[in-house]
Amino acid sequence: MAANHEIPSYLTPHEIGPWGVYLEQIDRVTPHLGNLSRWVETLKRPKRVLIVDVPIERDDGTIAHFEGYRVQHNTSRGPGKGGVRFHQDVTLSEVMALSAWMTVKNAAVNVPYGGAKGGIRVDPKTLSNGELQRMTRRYTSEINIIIGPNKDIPAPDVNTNEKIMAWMMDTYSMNQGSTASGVVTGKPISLGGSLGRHEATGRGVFVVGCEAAAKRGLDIKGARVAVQGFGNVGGIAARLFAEAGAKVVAVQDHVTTVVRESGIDVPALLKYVAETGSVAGFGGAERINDRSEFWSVDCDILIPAALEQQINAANANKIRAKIILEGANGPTTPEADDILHDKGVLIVPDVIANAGGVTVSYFEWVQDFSSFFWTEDEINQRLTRIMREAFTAVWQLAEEKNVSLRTAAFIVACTRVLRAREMRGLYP
Ligand SMILES: NC(=O)C1=CN([C@@H]2O[C@H](COP(=O)(O)OP(=O)(O)OC[C@H]3O[C@@H](n4cnc5c(N)ncnc54)[C@H](O)[C@@H]3O)[C@@H](O)[C@H]2O)C=CC1
Ligand SMILES: O=C(O)CCC(=O)C(=O)O
Repeated sequence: MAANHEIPSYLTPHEIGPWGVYLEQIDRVTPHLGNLSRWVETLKRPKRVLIVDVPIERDDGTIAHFEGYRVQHNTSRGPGKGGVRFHQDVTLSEVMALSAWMTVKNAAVNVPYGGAKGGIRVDPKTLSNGELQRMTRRYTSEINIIIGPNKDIPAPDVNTNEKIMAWMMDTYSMNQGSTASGVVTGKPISLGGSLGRHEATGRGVFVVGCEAAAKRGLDIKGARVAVQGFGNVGGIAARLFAEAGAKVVAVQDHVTTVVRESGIDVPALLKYVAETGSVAGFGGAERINDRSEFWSVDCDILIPAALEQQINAANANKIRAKIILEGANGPTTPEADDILHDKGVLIVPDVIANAGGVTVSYFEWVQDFSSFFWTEDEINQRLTRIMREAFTAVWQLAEEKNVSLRTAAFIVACTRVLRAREMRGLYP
């Protein structure tokens, strides 16, 4: 993959990883971009890449260093926007790809942002609360030079949450000398966070899931759902599907896979995970030892909501679902896309399916600027409308051009980004 691409010199070929997946997706959309394709190279190069050293003093007095990143992939349509991930496997390639998918996602649902993403290569479970706070604050200070309410606005992603966003907002504000609530979204409600943001990504997955199910003649009531990743996105999507009458028959997290043919009690599992940190040991389901068996679970809807490249050439053939809703970013490789397409599986791509989070982040940012806050009903209604409209536009284009929903979403988004790029011109 990506063998014919010019790889930035700061990535060695063996590190190409998720960035290679993204480049392949851009190759697939390029023939559909008409005259704008002369600008396509813009999408293959992140605008700005910042690598930072994040030193902290551990509780035992030793000094630890972590590698952090903030990548602004594109700002043609507005400030950079995208989450921050704390995970032991974070790489520059991954953060570059995640930032690029933010560019595409923000344009696909037409929120006025470019794309950015950040991360630290760290297993946050190995840090005390004090160490986590010191690391978050140091990282924020290091990336302070490129973030800001009008420049680049971080948000939560894997292993980050409202608490981390509060520390980031406070650190940035201390460095500025005044409270700047609009510098991050996904904050606690009492610090300018938005009602509905915590649930927004999972809710968006559910909304487009209902649209996709209707297109395929599948009744959500009684539908069998399997979810990989039971955190913010997967947990809330599972809850909403269960509330709508679906049966959640399998859940996999970073530790364990659990199944129950008659349907898992999702509220009980959410409570258990909140208390213990994992689905491991949950009494209300059966555990399967071979993790790879998760992919062959008999289900109608599969929701990957964990990490990238989980659905790949090695397991795509095993998948029995009719519909895949990409809660995660980049969960499906291009090879797997092709295999699943041949099997007739409908994939609602990440750049539409999980766009609910950034959509409500946009609402949060707007509310912070105006210091006027909306009700949860207003937020959910606006979110639902944007998600449905984006899904419908992409569905119609996919039918018209006889392409996958992913390629259709990329056509809509890349056209918006490159048109903006062209209109802005190049000369300083
Ligand atoms: N939080 C948000 O608003 C958004 C998140 N996303 C994407 O959704 C995905 C999940 O993010 P969050 O739910 O926020 O993270 P989270 O940290 O709340 O939850 C992550 C979940 O994935 C599981 N997991 C981690 N590694 C795994 C593995 N190897 N196999 C199976 N499960 C594994 C964890 O156990 C946990 O249940 C990521 O791809 C993220 O980029 C996308 C849009 C917005
Ligand atoms: O809410 C946001 O700004 C971005 C969330 C995010 O990181 C994502 O959509 O992948």
